Amino acid sequence: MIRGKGIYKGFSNNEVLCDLNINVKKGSIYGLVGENGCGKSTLLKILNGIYDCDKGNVTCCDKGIFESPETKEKIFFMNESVYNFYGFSVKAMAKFFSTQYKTFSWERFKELESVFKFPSSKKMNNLSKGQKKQAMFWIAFSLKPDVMILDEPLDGLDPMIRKRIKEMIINETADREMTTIISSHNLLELEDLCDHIGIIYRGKIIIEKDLDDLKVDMQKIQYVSELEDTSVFDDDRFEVVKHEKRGKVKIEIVRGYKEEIVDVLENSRITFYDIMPLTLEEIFIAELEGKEYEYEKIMVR
Ligand SMILES: Nc1ncnc2c1ncn2[C@@H]1O[C@H](COP(=O)(O)OP(=O)(O)OP(=O)(O)O)[C@@H](O)[C@H]1O
Repeated sequence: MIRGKGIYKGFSNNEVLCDLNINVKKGSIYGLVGENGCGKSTLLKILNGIYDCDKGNVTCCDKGIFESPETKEKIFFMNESVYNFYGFSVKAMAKFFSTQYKTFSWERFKELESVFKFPSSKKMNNLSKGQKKQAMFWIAFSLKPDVMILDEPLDGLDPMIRKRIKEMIINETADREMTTIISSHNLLELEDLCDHIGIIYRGKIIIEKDLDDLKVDMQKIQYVSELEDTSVFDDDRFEVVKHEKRGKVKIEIVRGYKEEIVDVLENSRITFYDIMPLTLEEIFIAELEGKEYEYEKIMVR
């Protein structure tokens, strides 16, 4: 659905994105993660056609985005610019967006009054920070876009409305195959919502995978072993990406397939083991710490 190939983007002498590739499938909910300043917002602005890239190719349904107003009309983008609609009431904002998007539905806007519990006559500057974001979601769900691009959208919203908005995204995905790209630092939240994850590091997407596949080749294990300091996975077939010791218990995150790992555990002198679920946060930290380590090794040579 949305494809970016060989994207380069910089500001003055600061090269932010460098030969970045991204592939977002129709009907998926794609979580974009990465450290502060790694270029998530810049990429989202390129995918929405606000920025053109310096080099590379970005398409939505095989049509260029930056140069195509019809393609831009399929995409709704939400970031902190909600604060630009200062003197507008929610209804006036809806009127503005209804002129920009043919798909805008006033019927849907009316239905959503029961979700967003403030009148549409309220002016944006009289709403709280969280309510301003809610007003933008009210508009977003009324205009039924093919693609929603959301830059840290759930921060500052209360738990009830966050849950409701996540349900609405999931329903729109199931009902009409809406595609969503969402950036956030709240990995727990993304884990609940997304089916695909892209990790940006040093200008590139270093990992782009189905969330379940991301967990297939990495395992978290706790075990009690007679070996004092060495890991039972001290073997070329595996990479121990995290090692922690609590008394006699070792907790390790190991890159490798579950069957091979169980085989090692079953055939080692250990008194107990347990394979535990990995969180997205643990995978993210393990992958990025590994990359930092590789990078430092290159830099000190
Ligand atoms: N309009 C701009 N002019 C100059 N530099 C910019 C501009 N926008 C972004 N940058 C720079 O590009 C880099 C990436 O910024 P970006 O906002 O895309 O990162 P981010 O991953 O979204 O960060 P965060 O997680 O902190 O929100 C930063 O070094 C930032 O200073």
